[in-house]
Amino acid sequence: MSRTPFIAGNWKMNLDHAQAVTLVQKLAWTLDDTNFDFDKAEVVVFPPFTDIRSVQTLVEGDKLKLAYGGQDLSDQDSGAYTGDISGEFLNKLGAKYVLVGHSERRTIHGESDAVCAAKVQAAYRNDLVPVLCVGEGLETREENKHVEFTLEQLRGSLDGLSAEQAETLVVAYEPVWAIGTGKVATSADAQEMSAAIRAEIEKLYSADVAEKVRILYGGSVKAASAPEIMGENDVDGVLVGGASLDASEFANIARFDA
Ligand SMILES: O=C[C@H](O)COP(=O)(O)O
Repeated sequence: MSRTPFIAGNWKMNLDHAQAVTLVQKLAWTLDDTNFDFDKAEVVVFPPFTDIRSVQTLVEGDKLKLAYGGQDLSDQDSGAYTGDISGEFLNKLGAKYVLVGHSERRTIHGESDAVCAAKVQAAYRNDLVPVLCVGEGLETREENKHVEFTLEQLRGSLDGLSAEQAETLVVAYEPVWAIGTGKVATSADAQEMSAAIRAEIEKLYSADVAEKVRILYGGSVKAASAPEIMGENDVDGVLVGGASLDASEFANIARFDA
């Protein structure tokens, strides 16, 4: 595979800053113990905002090869937006990536595709790579409209994105019905949607851009299911929720090809 696999752990609203340090240390030791080759896969954690400074201190102090990012960002860079976090702040803390449009943001906080598109732009303005999340709910899947629904979300959330920006984009396909439920989409489901997303990106930009974009699958991924999912042609990584809170389970997911 020419695209570097991307193994992402989204901690959601779990772990305070002290627990974050413990988890990152354990993750780094576990990967080191197994001589994990960081050139073969990128391992990225997405802690809550209040943990990021502690994670940065540890990663920089111990020269860890782990990357980290924010779980969300404002579409604005500064100003009277109480409670929001700017991409500038994340960048200043050494964050490399930021999740945009996670289904929990889209459903709980009502984020529309237009809001996600503005956040994608805010990420690029601040030298952060967005990990744009898309995916359908159970009803849409049962109506067999999951591909058209997800591609519409993708187009809406990429509105205004240039080809140059798109080259570094990461997209995460997360069927909402498989998140935190223990129901994993089959690897064939993950491949079907990842191929459709790649084809859509080719239509919107070019074959060259589509070849570079990394596409992740997310939804109840565990160490046992990761190898089969990662074996699919168009799946370049996984976005892991619950299982990323356990250092050895997450390390084993990162070692999917061991
Ligand atoms: O961001 C991660 C996804 O929402 C998946 O979460 P999960 O692995 O707990 O199902």
